[in-house]
Amino acid sequence: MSIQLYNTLTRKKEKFEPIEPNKVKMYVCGPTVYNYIHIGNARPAIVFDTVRRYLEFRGYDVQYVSNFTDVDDKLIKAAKELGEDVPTIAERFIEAYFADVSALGCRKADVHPRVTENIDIIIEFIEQLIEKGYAYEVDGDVYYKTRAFAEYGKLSHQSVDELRAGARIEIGEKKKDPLDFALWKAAKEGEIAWDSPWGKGRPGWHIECSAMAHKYLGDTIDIHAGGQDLTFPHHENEIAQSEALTGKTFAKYWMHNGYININNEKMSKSLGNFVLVHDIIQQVDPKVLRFFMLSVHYRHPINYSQELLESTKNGLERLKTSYLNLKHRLASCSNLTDNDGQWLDKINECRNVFITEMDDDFNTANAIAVLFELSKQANLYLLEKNTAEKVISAFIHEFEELLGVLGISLTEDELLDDEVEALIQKRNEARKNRDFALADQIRDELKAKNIILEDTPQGTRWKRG
Ligand SMILES: Nc1ncnc2c1ncn2[C@@H]1O[C@H](COP(=O)(O)OP(=O)(O)OP(=O)(O)O)[C@@H](O)[C@H]1O
Ligand SMILES: [Zn+2]
Repeated sequence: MSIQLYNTLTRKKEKFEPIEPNKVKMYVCGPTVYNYIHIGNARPAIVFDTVRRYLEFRGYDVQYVSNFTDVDDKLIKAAKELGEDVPTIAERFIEAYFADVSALGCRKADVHPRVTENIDIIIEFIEQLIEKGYAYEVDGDVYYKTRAFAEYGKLSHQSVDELRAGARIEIGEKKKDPLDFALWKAAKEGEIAWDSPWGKGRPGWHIECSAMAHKYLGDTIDIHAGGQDLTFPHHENEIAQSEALTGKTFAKYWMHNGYININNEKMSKSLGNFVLVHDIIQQVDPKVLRFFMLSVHYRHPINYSQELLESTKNGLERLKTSYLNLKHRLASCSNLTDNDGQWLDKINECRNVFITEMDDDFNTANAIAVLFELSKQANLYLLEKNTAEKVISAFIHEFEELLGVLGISLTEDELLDDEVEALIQKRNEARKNRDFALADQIRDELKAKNIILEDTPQGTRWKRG
């Protein structure tokens, strides 16, 4: 069995065969850090973090690089509007980005290179493109000559003529062909700039990824990824730059996630129809947001609504309840019975189906359906009169490992039975001391963790809701 993934370049599902056995070099285009990220921007972070986790689960050693665009037109505009400088704004939103995506369960990349820390290699890259006849300078700007790259359009499956018909030369641009794009932009008065052979200026957007992917991952990478809107022109241009430089394939597999929409329109900062991760995770458990995103196949669009998010919450709660009940049962297990082999087989079958689904172009939607089946089986098992530790532990292990592949941990905010007892004790004392505010606070705290208290004449009882 092997992983099949959909490659935008060939428009087919292909067998995944990395360049080096067991190693995967992966580059994911990161955010432009001039604002908080919205949940659309969070989708590639979550999706490709999950791809990385699954590849690791399947035994690959993954090298994961994701950049920060910390200087560009949007940042320069934001700096002007806010009266701050570009590095200050970039720093603030890089930190905010890390806080948001880590709340969403995304691990840090092995390297998060920034444009401003790689200006030297970007300049070198551009110099080589000029030398090779793929780029030209006009008054301090440098442009890529798309006509020089015979395969231009291969990723987005468009002919150069088609593309040229849709392109324009904007006011102030000095390119010779509407399809050419800027590699280096001469600085305007007062703008942040670096010295270069073409005078003061800054890199264009596309060149940064070619240069940084090359620096950190080499001539050819296995997987290059990003949101669907990056296919053209960003990734098309990256291919043109990188393949012109090295003469080799830039990336074997191109993966693109579908959009998060609102009322069937792409969520985007420019349209103003966005929900910031920063805001929504104050109201909804970030795990629920991650689970929500993974409940749909990564290439399909998601039409976001708060109601849809809420309905996912119930699903995740169901898994969590099974999981916690299993853990609770560990304390009162009996020995293996004759039936247990069957249950272990069922667990194994769930695991195998989960792998089959994930192998099929990372179908997290179907993989999650398997987790519900696992939960159903666990609930049935818990109804048995005798439950064996071996089976309970196998269920627990499977929940943890498979949910872990999806980047969801049920343990971190779980209260252990002892902790619940200790809090109930504390609440009883508070009530004795007539400190009802503290007593209520403890009750609320427990309720938030899904622990329901019942005060009876015999004392306080509790259960997981
Ligand atoms: N609505 C969306 N759904 C899914 N992915 C998105 C959405 N909007 C942006 N992305 C992805 O988010 C990542 C970060 O992109 P970037 O910071 O450049 O934002 P952006 O595309 O400029 O966003 P916006 O369109 O809101 O300005 C990219 O991979 C991009 O494709
Ligand atoms: Zn990129």
